[in-house]
Amino acid sequence: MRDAIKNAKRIVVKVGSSTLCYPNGHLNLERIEHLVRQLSDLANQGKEVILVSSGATGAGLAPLGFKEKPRDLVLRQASAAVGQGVLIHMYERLFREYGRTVAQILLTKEDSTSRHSYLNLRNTLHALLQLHVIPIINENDVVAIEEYKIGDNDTLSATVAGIVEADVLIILSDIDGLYTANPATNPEATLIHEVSMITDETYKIAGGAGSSMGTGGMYTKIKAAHMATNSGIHMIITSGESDNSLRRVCNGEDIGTLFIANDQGVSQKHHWVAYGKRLSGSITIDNGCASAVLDKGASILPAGIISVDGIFEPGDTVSILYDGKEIARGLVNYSSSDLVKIKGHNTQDIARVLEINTTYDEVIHRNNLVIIH
Ligand SMILES: Nc1ncnc2c1ncn2[C@@H]1O[C@H](COP(=O)(O)OP(=O)(O)O)[C@@H](O)[C@H]1O
Ligand SMILES: N[C@@H](CCC(=O)OP(=O)(O)O)C(=O)O
Repeated sequence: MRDAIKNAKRIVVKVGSSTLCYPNGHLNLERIEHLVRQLSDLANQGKEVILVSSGATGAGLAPLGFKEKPRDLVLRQASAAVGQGVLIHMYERLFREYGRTVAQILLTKEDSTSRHSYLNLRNTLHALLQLHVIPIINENDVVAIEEYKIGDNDTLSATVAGIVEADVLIILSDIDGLYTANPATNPEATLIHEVSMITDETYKIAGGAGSSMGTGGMYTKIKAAHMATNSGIHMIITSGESDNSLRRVCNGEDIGTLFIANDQGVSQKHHWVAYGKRLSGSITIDNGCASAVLDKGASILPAGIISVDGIFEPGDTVSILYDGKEIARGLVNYSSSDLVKIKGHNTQDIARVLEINTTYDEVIHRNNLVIIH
């Protein structure tokens, strides 16, 4: 499996704040230099490289005289505004030394939830790669309002990896991979080398951030691995603290934790349905409907629907729940108010119940349904 990583052509690398910044809010220049050198070397080998870099809030602390990340949202955003400039200036300078041009891309959640922006973003990223430019991506923390934030760059990096159909996503952290428990609190924890299937147990062993700089901890990294592997993309967590781990991973060495891609990864359109588009509500289905969907590749019909939550319109994305768990997401053909009326009915009753002539047989057609593994 590590050969697939060695042969990867398009690589998304995510690096966390704890790797890029000292706790006092100054840049860790040594690490940034190593990172830039390794990324430039990968580009020199003919690989396409995209960097998702955290660190804006952290890098703004020292210039503003803050001792730690401010609790106040506006001050955190001010810190990110200053720090993003500091970071990109340093990247631009160091990449230039290796003859590489970089592009800054700052994204908000809206950029992946609107189909139009999603496609524009994809086209721009592809154009940059063709021009041999290294895109450096971060969330636009300055304008992102808390409830509409992507919130963490692990999730952002998996979204980006899906958008550009990367071969591998590499997450560089302050730890060398996923452990059987949080090593910060459990010294007996051991490194897991490979994860072929992400289950509830995988989420249970993941704890929060290990430093004042980190945001999501291991939990958001597992979430990112889930998104990436579901999109047919391998993901690796490895240390950003050792000088050459990126090079070693890309040489196919068995370091870090490898999450193996699901070989039935979803298509571009389905990736957007599952992970890009905003969720507008949920539909709970019964046992018969769940096994038809999961085992036989069937569409969702009104007869199998038990309950409907949220307010949505035709074309919105909803979550499909069975036995308290999300099993799929899809584009719905009916509004929530119509669904409440037709749930549990046979398909031939839809027109009569809704008092309309033309109807869809399916609440969600199979082609618009993405199974969440
Ligand atoms: N099961 C686990 N295995 C490894 N690390 C874990 C685990 N659970 C929680 N962590 C914590 O997650 C931290 C990495 O996440 P985070 O602090 O957000 O860093 P980053 O800035 O690289 O995203 C580790 O330093 C560790 O303290
Ligand atoms: N966008 C934020 C970083 C968010 C984030 O996920 O941080 P981290 O856990 O360090 O990868 C910033 O640049 O400060």
